[in-house]
Amino acid sequence: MPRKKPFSVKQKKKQLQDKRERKRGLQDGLRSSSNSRSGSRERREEQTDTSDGESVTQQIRRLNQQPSQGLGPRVYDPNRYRLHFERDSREEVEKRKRAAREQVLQPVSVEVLELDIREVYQPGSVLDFPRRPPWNYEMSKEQLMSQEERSFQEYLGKIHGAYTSEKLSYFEHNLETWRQLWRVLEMSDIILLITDIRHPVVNFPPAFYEYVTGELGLALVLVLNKVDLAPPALVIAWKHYFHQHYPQLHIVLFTSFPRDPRTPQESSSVLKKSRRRGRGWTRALGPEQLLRACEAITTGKVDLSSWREKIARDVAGASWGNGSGEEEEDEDGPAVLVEQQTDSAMEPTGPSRERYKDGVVTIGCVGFPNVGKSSLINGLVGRKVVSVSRTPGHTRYFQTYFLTPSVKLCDCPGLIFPSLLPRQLQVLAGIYPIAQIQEPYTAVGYLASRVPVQALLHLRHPEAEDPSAEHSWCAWDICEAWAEKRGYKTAKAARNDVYRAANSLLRLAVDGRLTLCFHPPGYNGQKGIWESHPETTELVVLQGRVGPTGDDEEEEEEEELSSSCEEEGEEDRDADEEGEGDEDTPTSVPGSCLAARNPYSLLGEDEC
Ligand SMILES: Nc1nc2c(ncn2[C@@H]2O[C@H](COP(=O)(O)OP(=O)(O)OP(=O)(O)O)[C@@H](O)[C@H]2O)c(=O)[nH]1
Repeated sequence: MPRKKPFSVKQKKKQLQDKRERKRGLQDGLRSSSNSRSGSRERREEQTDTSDGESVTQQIRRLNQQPSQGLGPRVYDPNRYRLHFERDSREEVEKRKRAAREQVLQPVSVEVLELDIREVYQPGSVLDFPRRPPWNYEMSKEQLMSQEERSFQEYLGKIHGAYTSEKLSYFEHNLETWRQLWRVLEMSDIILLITDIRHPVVNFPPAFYEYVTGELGLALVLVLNKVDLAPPALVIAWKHYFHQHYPQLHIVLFTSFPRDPRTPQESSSVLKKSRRRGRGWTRALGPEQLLRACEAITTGKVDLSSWREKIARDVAGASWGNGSGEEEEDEDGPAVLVEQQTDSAMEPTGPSRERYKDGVVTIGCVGFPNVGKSSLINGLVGRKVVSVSRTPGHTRYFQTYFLTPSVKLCDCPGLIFPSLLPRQLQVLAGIYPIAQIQEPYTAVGYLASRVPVQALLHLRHPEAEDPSAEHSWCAWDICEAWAEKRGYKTAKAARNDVYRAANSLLRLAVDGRLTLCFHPPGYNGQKGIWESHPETTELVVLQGRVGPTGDDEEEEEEEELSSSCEEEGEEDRDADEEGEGDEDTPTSVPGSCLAARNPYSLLGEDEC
């Protein structure tokens, strides 16, 4: 047998780069061919909706496979930890596509942006999350597992019996993911529920609040994360909303990427993407507030002085080393003890778990996909220990990290609780992986009725002879105009690739570059009060203090929207397979193994 030639990471990267360049070259060639237009209907039929392509459908189907049953413990099951959703029916998808082509978009009033949690979750309804059924030590592992499976099927049956699938949001149908939540809840002394400030009620299932604070009797910290993406007055309004309705919460404001809110954002920045390098993570805003919340909860039962010292060192920009400042932090930073969880860690612990065992507080980080759980952990540690991705469902297996010898952080995979949230909003909230969307156009329409996408991106209506004339837009027009502007063409016929354009627009929204923020009920009537609120002023000052400066290690670059998704997937793949640490890969997550691999990297460039 011929000897296998060694293939280094560098060679692999070079190979991928060449492949991308070849693709780009091909597309550039295709861009130059003209795209005839003759009448609106005909024109629309000419534009290619590549979502129908057989390969995409097959890939999507593959991603949605349910975990295979009956595999032995040693057999790797690539589907085991994936997000699993119900698929839309073909009729439903076609209906939505028609609406996207025909419905003229109208801007909605600001009051429509006020989001009431009762409409999303209907507290007290069957829209709950699955609980681990009662068990005892006499039960065998098999009995326990099959009992859990039965109970989970009943749970799903109740929800699907009560609501039609058009009404229900996409939610997690993979029991393995919920099992990880159970385990994290059993292990933790404090739970952090991390939410995205642009739509915190979307990420706040009231049933979870009741369960953690009531049944489990644990402290629940609500983290309003990504505060850099919302006006400070809105952040403070949300904070007060949660205080008022959920009095047992401890609330912390956080951002891993602070920016000075006084610096105006220009529309040209829509296409800029920031990357955080090196000690940029120590700039996170919120670790101090979180520490204070944990001090209030633990009331001296755990010695948190090492955490306080660490924050002081991070703020001073000193290395963790011996604190003397003599030892320079190397590129990868000091080691963080990571505990990779195994299958045996998924087994339930006894009912009377000791709180603050061995003088260590365990903090479980829970939340929907994409809310920034992994980034928050990096922000607390002060450097990259967890891989971050804008593709939801990136974290698939929980891991623990020792922040200091007495503080353990536990990162849980993103959880999608059932709700009545419109699916378009779910997509824009980054909950549903864009790569898996069968019909992205109505989500673009939803966005464009709330954010002036055409103006921000300087789009020219596809039928405009005179660009200054007023035109009515439908979602499809926006996608087509963006495809034209970015030169997204289909490989075979060189037509405008509207499917790809729609996906690209959705990614801009999920990343916060086209920002859509929702408001608490009554916000618009009281906006002035929130704007002059003392806490708002305090937040502005705080963000301005930690926001990036000219000599910051943050990097801005114009994003190559056409291929960024592919690159991200490839980097993830490299990281998992080769264990090489670079800016986008974890530096200290040994043996991340295939279970942590991002399944969406399976999709090709055009499908991202
Ligand atoms: N603007 C902004 N973006 C953030 C912040 N924190 C995270 N992000 C971005 O949000 C996306 C998701 O971040 P992750 O930290 O991977 O989120 P996660 O909750 O761990 O995601 P899953 O692995 O899907 O559960 C990435 O594109 C991050 O760059 C923040 O504070 N501000």
